[in-house]
Amino acid sequence: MRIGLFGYGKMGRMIAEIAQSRGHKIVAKVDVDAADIDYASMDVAIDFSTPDSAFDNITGCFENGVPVICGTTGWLNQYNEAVERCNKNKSAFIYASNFSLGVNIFFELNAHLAKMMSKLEQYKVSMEEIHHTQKLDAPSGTAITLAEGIINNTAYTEWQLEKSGDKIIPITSKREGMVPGTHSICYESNVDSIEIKHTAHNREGFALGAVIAAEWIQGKTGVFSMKDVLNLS
Ligand SMILES: NC(=O)C1=CN([C@@H]2O[C@H](COP(=O)(O)OP(=O)(O)OC[C@H]3O[C@@H](n4cnc5c(N)ncnc54)[C@H](O)[C@@H]3O)[C@@H](O)[C@H]2O)C=CC1
Ligand SMILES: O=C(O)C1=N[C@H](C(=O)O)C[C@H](O)C1
Repeated sequence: MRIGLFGYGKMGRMIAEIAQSRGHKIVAKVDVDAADIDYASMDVAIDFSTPDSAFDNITGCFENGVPVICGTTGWLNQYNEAVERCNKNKSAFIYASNFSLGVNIFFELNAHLAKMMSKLEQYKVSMEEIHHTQKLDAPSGTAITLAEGIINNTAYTEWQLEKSGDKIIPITSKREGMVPGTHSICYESNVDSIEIKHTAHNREGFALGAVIAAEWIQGKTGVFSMKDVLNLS
């Protein structure tokens, strides 16, 4: 597979390493201020860039017939428009806030736990995410997906950073050192608490998941998710 990387930072470099180890070729590294982009050389684009640049990178690929795997977070106010552009150009697209197998299992666990806890009014939920100090967005994309998993299965209606309320899921975002990504969800009552937690030890799981998604999307048209790729639930 010939891969074009959009964003050649921490994730772009890790993806290049893993893709090459699986026999793929990196044909383009498109980073800030890229000049001519040779879309024709790419079977697929993998975007791990910035919240401000992801949408233009993605839609540029759709317009040039290149399917896209996107892991960039913090641009989702434009997600629906990206989906429209993908469909209009008969292209293919996967966005995931987190490509790791472990977190995708954690998403399922979170939804299942939320369903059970929805019947127990004595428990209040809260969430914490911890990432490295270079991270641009807060809360993390993964925390937002987890909050959506709770909202879809309980009476909670929204999430807020550092703000609680009857129907609000409070999210605390911490930025510390080099932390690759830690997410925990806590249900607290007067007598006990139940906590689930995912800790990434490095970035390999995210990068491998993105490459697997790129392999999976070959020859497909439409908008998919990691649930489709991993055949979960
Ligand atoms: N979905 C997932 O599994 C994961 C998502 N992420 C997300 O991926 C994104 C990138 O993360 P990192 O690699 O850690 O960040 P990074 O800051 O190390 O790399 C981002 C790169 O994008 C480049 N860039 C800036 N403008 C650009 C443009 N117009 N076109 C292309 N590239 C441009 C920057 O120069 C930089 O090299 C973030 O949004 C992060 O939240 C990170 C890890 C896992
Ligand atoms: O910026 C990061 O590093 C990460 N971003 C993603 C997110 O916002 O959830 C995924 C992972 O947690 C690492």
